[in-house]
Amino acid sequence: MAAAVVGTKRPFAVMEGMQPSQETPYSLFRRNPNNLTSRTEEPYSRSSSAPSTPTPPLVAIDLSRSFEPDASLVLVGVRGTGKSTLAIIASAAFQRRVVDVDKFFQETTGHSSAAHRKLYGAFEHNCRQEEVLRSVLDTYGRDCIIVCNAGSMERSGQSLLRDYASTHPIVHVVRDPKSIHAYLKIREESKLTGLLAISGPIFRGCSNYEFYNFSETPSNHSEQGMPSRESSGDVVYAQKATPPFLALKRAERHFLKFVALIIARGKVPSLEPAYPLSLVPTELRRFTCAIAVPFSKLTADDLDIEDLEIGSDAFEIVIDDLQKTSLSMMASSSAQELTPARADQISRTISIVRRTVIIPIIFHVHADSELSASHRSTYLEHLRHGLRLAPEFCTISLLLDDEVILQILSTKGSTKMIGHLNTSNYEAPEWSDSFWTDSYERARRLGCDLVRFTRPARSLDDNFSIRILKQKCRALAEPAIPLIAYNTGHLGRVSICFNEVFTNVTHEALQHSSKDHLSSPTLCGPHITAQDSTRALYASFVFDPMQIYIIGASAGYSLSPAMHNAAFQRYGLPHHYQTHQTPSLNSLKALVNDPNFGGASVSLPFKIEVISLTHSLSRHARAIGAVNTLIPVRNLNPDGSIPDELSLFNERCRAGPVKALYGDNTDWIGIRSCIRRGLSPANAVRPRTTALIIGAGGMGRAAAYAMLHLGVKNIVIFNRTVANAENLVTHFNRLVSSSDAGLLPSSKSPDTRPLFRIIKSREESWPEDLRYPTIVVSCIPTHRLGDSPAPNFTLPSQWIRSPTGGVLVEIAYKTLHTPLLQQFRAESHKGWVCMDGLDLLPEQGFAQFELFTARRAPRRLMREEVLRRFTDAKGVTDPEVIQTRLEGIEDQDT
Ligand SMILES: O=C1C[C@@](O)(C(=O)O)C[C@@H](O)[C@@H]1O
Repeated sequence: MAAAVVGTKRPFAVMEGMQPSQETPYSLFRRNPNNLTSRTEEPYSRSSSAPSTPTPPLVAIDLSRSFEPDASLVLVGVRGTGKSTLAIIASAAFQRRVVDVDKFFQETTGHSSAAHRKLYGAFEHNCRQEEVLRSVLDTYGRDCIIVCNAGSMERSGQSLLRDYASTHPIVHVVRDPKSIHAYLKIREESKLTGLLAISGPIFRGCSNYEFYNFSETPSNHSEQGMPSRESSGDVVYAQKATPPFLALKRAERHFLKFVALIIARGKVPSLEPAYPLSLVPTELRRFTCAIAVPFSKLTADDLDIEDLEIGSDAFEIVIDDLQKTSLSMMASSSAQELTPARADQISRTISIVRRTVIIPIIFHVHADSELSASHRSTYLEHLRHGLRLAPEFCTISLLLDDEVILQILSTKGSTKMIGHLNTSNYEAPEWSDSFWTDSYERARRLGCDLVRFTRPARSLDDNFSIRILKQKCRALAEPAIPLIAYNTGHLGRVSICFNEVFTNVTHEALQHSSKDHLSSPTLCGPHITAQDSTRALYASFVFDPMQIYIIGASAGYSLSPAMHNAAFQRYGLPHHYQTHQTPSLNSLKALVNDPNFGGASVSLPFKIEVISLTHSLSRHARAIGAVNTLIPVRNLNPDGSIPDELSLFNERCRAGPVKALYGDNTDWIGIRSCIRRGLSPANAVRPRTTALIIGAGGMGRAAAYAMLHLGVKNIVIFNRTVANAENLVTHFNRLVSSSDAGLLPSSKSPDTRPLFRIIKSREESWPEDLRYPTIVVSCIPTHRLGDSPAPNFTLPSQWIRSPTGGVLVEIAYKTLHTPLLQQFRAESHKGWVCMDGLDLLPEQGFAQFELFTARRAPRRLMREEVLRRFTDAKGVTDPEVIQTRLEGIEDQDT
């Protein structure tokens, strides 16, 4: 029995001169559940093969990761990694001051660092450096972004920073050597390589986080605003690749996403996610999937990460080559170490995934099922490094002893930890064995946020006995933590389908390795795709097919049916989305009476009228005063009220009588996303940023609400009927001052309250006390409506004088050849970016898809479908334009 258990671990044991264990981890665990392992390792201990350094790095022992929300953020790293740019980006987003230690040094001493060293010698220089660093850290401990170069990193500087890291986030900024080289212009590249090899461990030794600043390739940043097609003098829905001033956009979103993970949530409303599913903890939703992607594949293959993400709720990066790493480390006599190059590679990979996907990342280091001594140290180093990258979730092996687990958990920061036990052998106890409940209880006691158990299935019955374990765990003392439990191997697929949280799935592109797994049932690994899992859940009646509609007076032209149906098909969802064109809302009742009614998109002119048919509204719909999405409610609370959003999500796609209708609004989310996508970092929202809304109907209100969420403080309304503009302003003034709004935290103080202004006529000049608008949203019709002709609307040129341009969002998409779009396209050389209705429709549609299905939307596919289905006035589509537009999408809102 032991031979089967020891498996791949034996060579290590032999190499270390250890006696192969005669016991299984389970028997060891039973005897002494708190002491399976005993040593605590030191990460980043210096490599014997690493180049020597005059100032040896301090060893980073589990630096803290919990801070006051206003604690200053420190960026450290060699020059050329982009720290100053990132600091400016963060400073604009968080309204924090940037303090550059080098500049501070120059201001206080009157010399640059290099000149000072030359004049006064190394010793005096180092003392001065330390003094300056200490003074900066002491003085600017709150609400600042501190930039710190290698100059301040002598040993004393390192220990100052390390102490600081117990109360402040210190981010080591890393970048690919080529970009650093291009920036620093060092003649000999080998000198840079040497510098990076020396400085990497030093910076890692005194920082608690790491950000890999991915260099954006300028290849797709072609000229913006150049119409891609001309047809008899008309511009055909031209949209361009990313303009140069948006080149930093992706870096901006990526960095802010990272910073938002490491500092307290809720501090900066404009950085808060808006999509409905982002607001409920993923691990509390039911029947979620996690695509498991081996690190070795991510680094070796050219994988389409956005495609891998489709259908999954989390992206699991599986460090699958630890054994290989351990072996090579042992061979190079630097065993138990994470080399700087390997650490860089992991940071880079996580960065690539994070900047592409919208779902949370799970960092999983795959250990052999016993976590053998030689393996354990490498395992821990990888785990500690993973936590530096702030993944949303991270697994920790429950084979470690309590002391080590507690130590790691105390440094988890915002990462949710999954206590993990996996086994690839048949000797693992039955699910009914108290081993599993004890392990669950222990993980919970130690502070894990979730637990994950896997074991190979010996028979089909094993799939069903998991229910017993789940029931037992649920009956244990509160608070229960989510349990992920399933069988692996060919026979375990049933339990994989019915596991409720983060079911590991695979993808066609990774299929090769999963087939290997299938042929070797002792190996664990996902065997089904997200689509397989979805199909199985519908085929076994856990979920039901739904009928979903778009309801509107002229809904016939809508591209929503094509967009949603394409997404359903890709996911393996049996739903059907159809058009319901109607002059009145009277026919809605009949649709809702169908037990398979799955919800509806509401189009013009019903977005306000439909409120009277709802029983409850989301806070957004309430604040805006308009509804564009209806959701059926089938289970009411015992007191008759509507359940919370999590419960609503967990009852989606189950047929039955509809007891109530819940109304939401996703238009504001779409508008917010378009503004964010089109706004260059130079135009990032600041206190004096001004926005202009044209129109004062339901969409105008959604635009105003989106702007308030983005932190815009000056909002100007222009509407043909001034009384409607006044109504809008009255509505929002009431909203921002009312204490129960609970939407815009910063608006409570009158000094920072947003200011609404009305411009009554095109002839008026732009108000002198306001900046020119950098955000313009046009919410007026662009085509003939009944007897009203299409308004031939353009903005007076005296209003569009922003020196840095801005973003124009035009909400309609029936025609894209509008005078306003043409006017702004002609201004693109001045920094104006146009977002039209074909950008907006999918953005608001992603949120509707989430509301209808409780799944993240396949964004690229939906965008593609909308672009493919759209035809211009001549009924033509252009694949080249579609491709250019898709490639131009740099920014993903969450
Ligand atoms: O405004 C729009 C666009 C839409 O009407 C369509 O055309 O599909 C669908 C609505 O839900 C959304 O609010």
